[in-house]
Amino acid sequence: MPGSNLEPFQQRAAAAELEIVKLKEEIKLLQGFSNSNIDNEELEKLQTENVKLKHRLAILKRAVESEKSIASGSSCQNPTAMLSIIETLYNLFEKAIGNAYPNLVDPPVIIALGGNDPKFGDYQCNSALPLAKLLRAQGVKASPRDIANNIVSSVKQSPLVEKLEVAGVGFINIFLKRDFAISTLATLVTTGHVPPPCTKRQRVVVDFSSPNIAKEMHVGHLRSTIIGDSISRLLEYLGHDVLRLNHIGDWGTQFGMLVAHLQDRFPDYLTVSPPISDLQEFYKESKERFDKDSEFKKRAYECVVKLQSFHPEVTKAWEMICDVSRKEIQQVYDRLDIKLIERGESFYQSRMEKIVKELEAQGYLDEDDGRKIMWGNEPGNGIPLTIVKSDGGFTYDTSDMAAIKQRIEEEKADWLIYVTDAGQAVHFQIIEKCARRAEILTNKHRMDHVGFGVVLGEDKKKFKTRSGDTVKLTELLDEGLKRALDKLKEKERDKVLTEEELLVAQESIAYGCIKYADLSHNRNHEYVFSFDKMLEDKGNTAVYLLYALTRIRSIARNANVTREQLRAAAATTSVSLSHEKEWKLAKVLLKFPDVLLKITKDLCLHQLCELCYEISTAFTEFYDNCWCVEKNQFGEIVKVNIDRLLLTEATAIIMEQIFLLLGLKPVSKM
Ligand SMILES: NC(=[NH2+])NCCC[C@H](N)C(=O)O
Repeated sequence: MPGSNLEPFQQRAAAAELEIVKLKEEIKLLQGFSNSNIDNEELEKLQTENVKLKHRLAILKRAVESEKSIASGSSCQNPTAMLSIIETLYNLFEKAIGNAYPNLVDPPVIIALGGNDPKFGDYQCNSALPLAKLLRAQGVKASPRDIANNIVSSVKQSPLVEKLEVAGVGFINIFLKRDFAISTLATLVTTGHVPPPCTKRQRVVVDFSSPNIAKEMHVGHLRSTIIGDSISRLLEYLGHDVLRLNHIGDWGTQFGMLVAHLQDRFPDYLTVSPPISDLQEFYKESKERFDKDSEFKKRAYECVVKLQSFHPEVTKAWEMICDVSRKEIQQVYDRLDIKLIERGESFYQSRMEKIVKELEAQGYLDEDDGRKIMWGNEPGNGIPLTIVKSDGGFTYDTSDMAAIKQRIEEEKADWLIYVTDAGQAVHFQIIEKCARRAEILTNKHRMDHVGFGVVLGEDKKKFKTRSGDTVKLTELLDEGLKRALDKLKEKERDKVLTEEELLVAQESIAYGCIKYADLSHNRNHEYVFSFDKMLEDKGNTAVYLLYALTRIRSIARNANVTREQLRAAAATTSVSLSHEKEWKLAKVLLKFPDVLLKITKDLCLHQLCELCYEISTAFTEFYDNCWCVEKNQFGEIVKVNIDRLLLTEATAIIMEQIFLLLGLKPVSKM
């Protein structure tokens, strides 16, 4: 509430807080009573009273929270923020149900999108049936239909709601107001962008990509990179403070043998940078020596010890090895426009030493055959973490325990997200359990493992080259570029676009289609990598959607109306929503904030791709039925319907925003 006087709110919040204290005391008193020997009838009465008081307490608490957030300004700062319809309706019906049935504790508030037939409303409230059950349990008989009617008469006026209708056995159909849609869409056109819905700002660490030095970065890491980047983009857009971390595997015993091998192969490595071009080959060579040559093996172990105590020459050799890999990885990030901070496992060396001591002192570590392990549940139940190996070394588990502590305590994270293949789900479950057990994580912290299925080739087998090797990502991107260019040439775009425009379109399509194909699939499933499929220009693909956006943008341009003119027109002309197809499109557009908020809950990005596709389909229906620009038989423009061009522009703005969140680059010509 910018500019308003906060005093009355603060006073109300203070009064409500006092009330809570009083109520708490009353509850305590009642609980005390229940232990003494008062008769059953009395007891029952007091218990019912208690339930009612608890309910009032919950309502008051919520009121205090909302007053507080208004007073501190932490709720919506932005008066033009795009409203979440589901959330707004939820609040509206929560109040109505609370008023209609004040004796029910936490009654169910169920708001859903309406079905395909607009006759049955745009949204629905389906609370009446479960409410009837709850009431029956309390000995109150009421039909769901009566309950629905009762709720309807308690719903306050809202700028969102045109009308409510009770249907069937007790569904409440909710019809949206067009004026609300008109003003929302007008704001988009005037400001030129989509103001994000309001959310509470949090510090979020997103751990993604995280390839391993000396092993090839493979398609699994590409999936993690694409999904992690898009999640970060979405959370940043919503106003969160996001730390994007690349937890690369740059530590561990294998580096001992790599360093030892480097010292042998390139004795002057301290002065001349070693010309390693293929780190995989180099890894193979050193592994072979490690397995065969016991003298070498001994030296490799010595190197590990030196590395972990930061011996300067060994550290230098290690850095050189990491650099080879880093350059290759960076190329992939640059091409895909991925930004993230490298903070590999090595960063946590001293913190691992520290946390091991702490966990041990706090009695969390158990001895097991020379290892030190930590259980997430009670001992013997499930799988434990290996915190220290029998040779005294640390493990992947140790580094993740040190990392989680660093992220919570030093980075002050509220929310931790890890994006890896689904195979690591159990690892992260145990890490979370152990971190909660050790009270590193508390109930105010959220942790999510964002898992994903394996990438398959078109033969439905694990994605590999013909010769069975891992596919090099740079080569994969090169192929994408070539295929995208072929596609553009097939459509004879090379004849229309300038060389520069063609290049921009080529890159946008190539990288866009790789990202979109990944993001548009439910991440929990395995997915088939197929250039043929992702480059199709029909259906839910990046190519189709990028084309759709350029086409939408060209409508106004071809009528000689600029974006600036549209922006100015939005102040005086209303967006046209009178035609059924216009209204249908508008309602799809208005779902944008709800889809975003849903994704912050389940972190499944394919829902955003589905919305984008739904928008483009609804747009096509609108465009086929409603003239934006009218022409005579000579093809000359006779009338420009600005009110419809405004709807066109609002559609383009939202689609563009979705592309940005998915990491796609919209192009003006294709
Ligand atoms: N904190 C983490 N464990 N992040 C994920 C690391 C992924 C690991 N380097 C891998 O390639 O599978």
